[in-house]
Amino acid sequence: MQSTVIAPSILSANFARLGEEVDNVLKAGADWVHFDVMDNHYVPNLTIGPMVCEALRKHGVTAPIDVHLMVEPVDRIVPDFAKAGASLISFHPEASAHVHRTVQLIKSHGCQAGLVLNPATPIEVLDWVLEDLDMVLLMSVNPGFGGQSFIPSTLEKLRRVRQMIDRSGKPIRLEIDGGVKADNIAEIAAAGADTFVAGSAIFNASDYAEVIGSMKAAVSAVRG
Ligand SMILES: O=C(CO)[C@H](O)[C@H](O)COP(=O)(O)O
Ligand SMILES: [Fe+2]
Repeated sequence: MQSTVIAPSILSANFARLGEEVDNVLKAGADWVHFDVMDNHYVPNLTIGPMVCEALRKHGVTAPIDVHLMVEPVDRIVPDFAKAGASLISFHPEASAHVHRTVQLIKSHGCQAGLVLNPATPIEVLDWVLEDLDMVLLMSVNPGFGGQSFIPSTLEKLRRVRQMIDRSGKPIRLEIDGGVKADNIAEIAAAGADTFVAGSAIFNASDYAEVIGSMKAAVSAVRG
């Protein structure tokens, strides 16, 4: 079983104090940094790129940086993120002409590779590539914005992808992203997720350690 990971999405951080915000969530018990890259083309929003990832590394962040690319086309930005210090790079199949090739491209640059499924993307997209992946990321909101509500049908999707991963016998992470809160994280963990992105629930809280601690307690009650 994969260890539990809490990955705060810096989309909801105060960008004017980004280094300090990342230091504070890591000090508060976060495991990874979730880094949302939006291009105002694949999704209707525009955020941050490799220079900001590199700046976090130069600032002293050593935790894994989990880059979620909402960018089309995806391939040409992959080497830049690897060079900037990304640990994992995940992308949407709709944004790649050749999904298997993009997975190999990410790995050839020394990063772990993840595939991201939107709420309406069928899980069959995993059929011929699952065993090449380090992580499957299920979106529980439509990508583009933080602060949206968790789409309940994602729970059944999590259960089905959990079965696919277990059947593969490979150490593939199952990440969930969108609308994750302290009060729904237990049912999300019970459905099979091991890696939890939370943006607004963490960064909008006054006490990061308290919310991350309650998320971890709720998950460990389910996963052990
Ligand atoms: O990829 C994303 C949106 O496209 C974000 O990671 C996600 O929405 C996190 O924010 P919140 O926890 O507030 O829903
Ligand atoms: Fe994300």
